[in-house]
Amino acid sequence: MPLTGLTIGCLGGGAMAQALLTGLIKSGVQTQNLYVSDTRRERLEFLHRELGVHTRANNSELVKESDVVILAVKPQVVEEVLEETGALFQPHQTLISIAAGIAIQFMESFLTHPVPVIRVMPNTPCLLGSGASALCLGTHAGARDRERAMAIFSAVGRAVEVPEELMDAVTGLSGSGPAYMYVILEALADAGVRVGLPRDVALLLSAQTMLGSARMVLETGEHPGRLKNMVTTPGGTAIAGVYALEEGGLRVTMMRAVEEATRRSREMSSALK
Ligand SMILES: NC(=O)C1=CN([C@@H]2O[C@H](COP(=O)(O)OP(=O)(O)OC[C@H]3O[C@@H](n4cnc5c(N)ncnc54)[C@H](OP(=O)(O)O)[C@@H]3O)[C@@H](O)[C@H]2O)C=CC1
Ligand SMILES: O=C(O)[C@@H]1CCC=N1
Repeated sequence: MPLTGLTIGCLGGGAMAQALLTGLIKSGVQTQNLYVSDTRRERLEFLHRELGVHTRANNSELVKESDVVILAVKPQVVEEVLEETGALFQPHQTLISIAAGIAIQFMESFLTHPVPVIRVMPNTPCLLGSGASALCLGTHAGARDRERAMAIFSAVGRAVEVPEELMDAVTGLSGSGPAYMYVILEALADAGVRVGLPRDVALLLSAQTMLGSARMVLETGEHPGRLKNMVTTPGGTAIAGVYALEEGGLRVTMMRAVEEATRRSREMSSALK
């Protein structure tokens, strides 16, 4: 579905709204169709200045003017915002929430009309069109709403549909994942500095290595184990490094990270039930 002519409003103009709006503009969506509301005036001024999108200090106005409303406030604020705007949403609109740990049923309980709701978990690389998003459909969401959401999140990266019970796991993996990758990148650059590389060279080599390796997985379709085998010359350097990673328990640490973030997402969800 082309996004041409569809009015998209971000309710909440923080880090993730900025990433989505920037990605949408980069993908060709016209700024005249993009709106954002926020309680902080300086934030709205910044987003208008940097991106050229329309701004609204009033959430209700934004809801009335948008075909698609992307709820992009902190999870703790969702209840307050839906109490304020829940009666305004109409069935021709699509309410998309990106709030971590907020169940569809919870949001639907604030809506007066049978409004299509879609829950999405994107991530910050949407800013560059390299996001990873998973979405699931609410009670009144149909093909039109799925297409709208798929078009928006495919315009800023890759998007998949999953059952709602997997959304906490998605939040733990790809929603929170960029944070893990930045920690790994910083550590890899530190490691380069430790073995004698200048800081800027070490960071560039680390980041480009992560990018290239991820592209190899996505674009060749090869299993990562096979791609790893292509790097590890028998008795060579790479297998010596992999040995140290295994000794340090990298795989278990990664599983623990995703498990903890998933647990936290579930905890946030149950706190609001
Ligand atoms: N950051 C990420 O990587 C990802 C975040 N998410 C989800 O996206 C949502 C937003 O996250 P993020 O952008 O990081 O958070 P931010 O805190 O950066 O953005 C939220 C914005 O909403 C504003 N706000 C607060 N109350 C209201 C209100 N009543 N009406 C309108 N705006 C309001 C906040 O202002 P103030 O700062 O003054 O409170 C802030 O500018 C969260 O629910 C999060 O779970 C999902 C995927 C990834
Ligand atoms: O940390 C958080 O709660 C948000 C949700 C996923 C990524 N950032």
